[in-house]
This record gives sequence, C-alpha cells and structure tokens, in this order.
Amino acid sequence: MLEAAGLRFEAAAAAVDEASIKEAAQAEAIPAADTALMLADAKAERIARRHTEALVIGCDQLLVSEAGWFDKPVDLAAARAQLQALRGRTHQLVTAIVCHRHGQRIWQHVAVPRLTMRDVSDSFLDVYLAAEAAAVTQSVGAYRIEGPGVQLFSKVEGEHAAILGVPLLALLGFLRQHGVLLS
Ligand SMILES: Nc1nc2c(ncn2[C@H]2C[C@H](O)[C@@H](COP(=O)(O)OP(=O)(O)OP(=O)(O)O)O2)c(=O)[nH]1
Repeated sequence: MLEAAGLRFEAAAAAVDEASIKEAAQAEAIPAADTALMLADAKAERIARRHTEALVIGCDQLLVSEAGWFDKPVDLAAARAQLQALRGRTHQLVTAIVCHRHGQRIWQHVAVPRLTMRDVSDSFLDVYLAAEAAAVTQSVGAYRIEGPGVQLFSKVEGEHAAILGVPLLALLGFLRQHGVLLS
C-alpha cells in the first residue's frame, strides 16, 4: 500500500509479545483503541532502537465485536469459528498508527472502520474457506476485503486502506505536515 502510494520505506518486523500486551490490557479493561496504540508503540519503539535516525511507523489492528476481541486465526478451523461468531453482526477494526522519531512518539491516529457481515450460511463458509485457504490466517478478520471476502459484507463504513491495516490518508497528511512529503 505504501509503495503504491509512492512512499520509499523499509519494512521490518518487530519482535513484540503482542499476546501478553493484549491479555494485560483486557485484564485492566483498557479500551481497544488505547491497546492498539500501545501495540503500535511497542513495535515502533523496538524498530527505532535499531534505526535511531529513522522516522518509524508502527501499526496495529484489533478486531472488536460483541463477541469480544479477535486476532488473526491460527488455522482454517479457527477462521471458520471466527466467521460464525462475526456473521449477522457489525464489528470494528480498531486500527492504530504511530510515528516515532529520536525515541519519541511524534504522531498518532486511530481509525475505526465498521463492517456489517451478512448472516452467511455454513455452506457459503465451506466454499469461501476452501477458496481462500491459508490467506484467511493473514488477516485479523479471516477475510480479505479486496478479494472474495467482500462477499461476506452487506455494509462497510470507513477508509479501505484502514481496513487493510494502515490509515493511509491520515498518515499522508502527517508526512506532508512533517515535511517528508510535498504539500
Ligand atoms: N489484506 C487484508 N489484510 C487485512 C484485512 N483486514 C485486516 N487485515 C490485516 C491488517 C493487519 O495487518 C492484520 C491485523 O493486524 P495485526 O496487528 O494483528 O497483524 P499485523 O499483520 O499488523 O502484524 P503483527 O503480526 O501484529 O506484527 O490484518 C483485509 O481485508 N485484507
């Protein structure tokens, strides 16, 4: 997405124990937006230690529904169970992004797209999961909205890029304001 937007960057995975941060946040009833910001910060801080002069962008996304918070499903069985819990309901993709420079968070933003999933049948899920296979484990919602996953929904509210994990318009606005991009 960043490449398609014309940005030059390096991607780096941050070794952060997200599960324990999420568990602690839920135990302390920390809101999803603050939890996603904490996770994005933890990833950015980790990378910034290795790239002290860089502008580091960190992201994280939580799926929040009436049935609770969901992470990326570990396998197809978990993806099926997750989709059965989400169907017929609206869920939010709480998507946090932060920018760090010289050891400080200099910008933050949280986008919260809302997606209303149809009450899809089990036979629909059989066909969908057989077609999507391992791709559904790469996404917190067990769907790729840019692919067949769009068939799951009756209504989508919010920025497409934010659903894919990066609130791009807000990021580009910050990068212009910060002098990284031309206005
Ligand atoms: N391609 C695609 N990705 C999606 C969609 N919905 C959510 N995602 C992705 C965006 C995020 O990268 C991911 C969920 O965020 P996570 O923070 O759990 O995983 P992430 O891949 O950001 O890295 P992480 O493993 O947390 O370091 O799911 C979608 O419809 N299509």
